[in-house]
Amino acid sequence: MSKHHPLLQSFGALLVLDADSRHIQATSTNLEALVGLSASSQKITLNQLLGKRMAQRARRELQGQQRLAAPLVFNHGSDKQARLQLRAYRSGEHVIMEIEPLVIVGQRRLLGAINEQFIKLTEAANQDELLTYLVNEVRQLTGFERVTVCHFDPDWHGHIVAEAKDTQLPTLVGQRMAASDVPPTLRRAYARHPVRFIEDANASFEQLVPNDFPINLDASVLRAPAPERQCYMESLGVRSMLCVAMQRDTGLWGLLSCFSTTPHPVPASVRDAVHILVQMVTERLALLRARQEARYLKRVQDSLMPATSPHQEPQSPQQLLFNHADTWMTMFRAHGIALWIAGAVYQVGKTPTPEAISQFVIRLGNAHTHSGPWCTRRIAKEPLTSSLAMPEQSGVLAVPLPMNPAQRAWLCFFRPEQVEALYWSMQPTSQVTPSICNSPPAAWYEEIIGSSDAWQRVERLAAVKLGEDLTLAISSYEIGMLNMHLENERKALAAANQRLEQLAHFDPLTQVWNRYRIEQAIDTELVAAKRYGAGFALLLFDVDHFKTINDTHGHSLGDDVLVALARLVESSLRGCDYFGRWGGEEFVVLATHSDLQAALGLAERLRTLLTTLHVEGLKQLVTVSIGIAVWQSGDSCKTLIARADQAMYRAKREGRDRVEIADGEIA
Ligand SMILES: Nc1nc2c(ncn2[C@@H]2O[C@H](COP(=O)(O)OP(=O)(O)OP(=O)(O)O)[C@@H](O)[C@H]2O)c(=O)[nH]1
Repeated sequence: MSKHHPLLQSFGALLVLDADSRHIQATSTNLEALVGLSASSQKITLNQLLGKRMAQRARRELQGQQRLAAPLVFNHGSDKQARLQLRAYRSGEHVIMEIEPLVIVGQRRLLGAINEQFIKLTEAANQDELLTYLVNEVRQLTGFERVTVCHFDPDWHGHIVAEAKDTQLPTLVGQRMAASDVPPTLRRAYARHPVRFIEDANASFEQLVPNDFPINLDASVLRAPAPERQCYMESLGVRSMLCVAMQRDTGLWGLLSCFSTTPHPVPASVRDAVHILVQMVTERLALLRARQEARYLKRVQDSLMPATSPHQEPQSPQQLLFNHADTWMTMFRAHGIALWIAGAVYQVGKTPTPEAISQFVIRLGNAHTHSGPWCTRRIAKEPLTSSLAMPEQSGVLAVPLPMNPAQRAWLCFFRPEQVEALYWSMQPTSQVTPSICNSPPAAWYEEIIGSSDAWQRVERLAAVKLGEDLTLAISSYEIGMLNMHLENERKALAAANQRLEQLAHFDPLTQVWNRYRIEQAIDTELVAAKRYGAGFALLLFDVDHFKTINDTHGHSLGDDVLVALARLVESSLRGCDYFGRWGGEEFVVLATHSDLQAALGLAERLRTLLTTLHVEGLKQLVTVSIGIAVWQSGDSCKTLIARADQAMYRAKREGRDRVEIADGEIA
């Protein structure tokens, strides 16, 4: 509810009616001039004003509706020559009707222009082309001296991004409008009523009669500019202005503004056409933006693709950062990147010290518990970062990596200070002196310091996605490391087992079976012999005078003799015979499927063979004494060995270098 008596522009007349649109309760002072009726007349009815049929139609179409779907056109005057159009909407308990003379600008031309523009719009490949089409077409439709598009940044400063103008006017493209030019109240008003038209800011305005009638005229196209708006227009040297809000789902994206230094009538149909065009462009802009963002997101995601591929060797967090940092710095317009994982800091480019980064993420961890990104473009002013030593940094974007819920990891992008040189719009400068500007404001150029480039929504989104992918890559590396560790452990275990097996079954000096293993083999043969009657023989032999060899040539050469003997015997045996060291200089041959004759043959062959043994440095002949025991039913390992041992000692006693058969076994 306006506190002041509402003032109205005079390009149309305004009526306030009751909720049923039956009784006119207030009118603008120019109603008489427009439709030839006395404004002071409280007796006038809607029927008289519109004619009975039109009044009924207006009432019918408004029933249950907030506003008339489309303007109604009617003839008026004694000769019915005056053609007027009527718009109506509800304001609280009242109905407001606005009547404007119908100016025929050619409906077809307007529709044609919009159609044509629509085709051009769909052809526009980028924002610049799109907005250039818009301002040119709007200027052609309206005839304003200057048409601009101003885009708002996150701080609500405006930036002139497109313009169509009279050739003699200097350009304003690239200049700024202070956020105060479009204060929050005005922004909210644009959200509700996207079109604002002021035909002449200096005109004398109409009043409502009675002027104390309580009514909110915010939605009226006729409402006069507020005094501060008038001052603003005056400071710009502007008398007429048409502004259309460019609303996006995220809020007010920008403003299409048309200016004229002289009063500039714009018929309602043209204003509508401009509004439609602006809506079409805004939607198209959203589409272009969405495509651009999708491409950007894909590029960011693809940047880590090889590292997340299963065919790629997993890289450590440090390698991942070093390999991709250049690409990411370009994509995120950052001059440094840090990766903080469980207290370890990896850095590339210009970043704060590891200590400052650690302090920062610890504070973040406490203050910022949700999983989204955190950013600032003013490190020095932000409470969370202001006391941290972060020289050379103005902006930081930190993304938590969903690695370990107990201790989050962070990916941080750092941006330097970006001194912004701002040329404020409509300000006179030596180079830029718009002719529609009269009064010179004090400051026209400004440098914004202490802040970095803003972190765009899509950049924050991309950083989160990158964080997720990076987490995957790091996890796959950690799993790889764990697997490698397990594999090494497994190999070490297998090697240890092999060593144990070797120790358990083999003699460490000669590498032939040890006593334990040969006993196992004898036991196996005993079982087979018992079950299938497959006889076998045991040859136990001992090196003759081995002590002399040791004493004469040393223990080491004695060892060499034992090893050489083992190799020679091993190489001369059948694949089905077993051979092992019984202990000291005693050896056992287990001859499977052998009777006494075969065992004797083998023993003689071995005895003779061993006399040929050659060992470097050994001057004497190596001979062995061999005892033979052939399996007999009821034998155990012990009895068999004992018989062979007894035979071997007989061979020793009988003079050595000979073969003896155990007692009771006849050759
Ligand atoms: N170099 C070396 N000597 C060993 C090894 N095991 C046992 N000996 C030695 O072999 C010798 C065996 O000596 P004796 O038992 O007296 O028998 P011998 O000298 O061979 O005489 P006869 O068997 O009666 O012909 C001892 O001196 C042992 O120390 C070994 O692994 N390496």
